[in-house]
Amino acid sequence: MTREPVDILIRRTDPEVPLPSYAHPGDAGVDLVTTEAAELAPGERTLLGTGVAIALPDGYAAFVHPRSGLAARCGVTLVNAPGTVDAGYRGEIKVNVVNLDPRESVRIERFDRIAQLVVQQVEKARFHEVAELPGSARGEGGHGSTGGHASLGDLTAAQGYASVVADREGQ
Ligand SMILES: O=c1ccn([C@H]2C[C@H](O)[C@@H](COP(=O)(O)OP(=O)(O)OP(=O)(O)O)O2)c(=O)[nH]1
Repeated sequence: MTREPVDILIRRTDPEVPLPSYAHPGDAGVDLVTTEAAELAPGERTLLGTGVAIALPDGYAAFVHPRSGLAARCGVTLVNAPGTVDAGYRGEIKVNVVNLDPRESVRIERFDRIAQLVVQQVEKARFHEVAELPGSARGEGGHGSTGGHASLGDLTAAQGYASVVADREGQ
């Protein structure tokens, strides 16, 4: 079943920025561009403007996600992925990019597509404090409880590198 798109008011804080649009009918995100050029040394990060501000309806949020092509080609991702744009936020959407490539600097030009925005409905929760939570199959197990990650520290020290073998064995 196809749902009607949600209408979102958008204001360009930079009049030359293209309006975001879905590249393909099934896409989850619209690309965001940067209004500023930047050069990032390995490990360097910077906050870039996108030239757009939106007014999301109540009950929605938008999430700023990395672009996989940029990550695979240049090692560029987002420090706070995914960034959360609250329904009440009216400022320019900003993107906190980081160059994770260990050797190469990355040059970003004005209007390069640096991230994508995914609009989603979000639930509002009401929290009820209890002394005991109801039981579940997982219980309190987490952080590698299904894959032997408890010994990862020892393995790393012995081999000089981290391995996912312990995780594979747990599958
Ligand atoms: O990648 C992002 C993440 C956030 N924001 C904007 C929209 C969001 O509504 C606001 C606040 O974000 P968040 O709540 O994540 O930041 P905070 O550090 O908790 O700040 P605050 O104390 O203002 O909530 O900043 C962006 O423009 N880009």
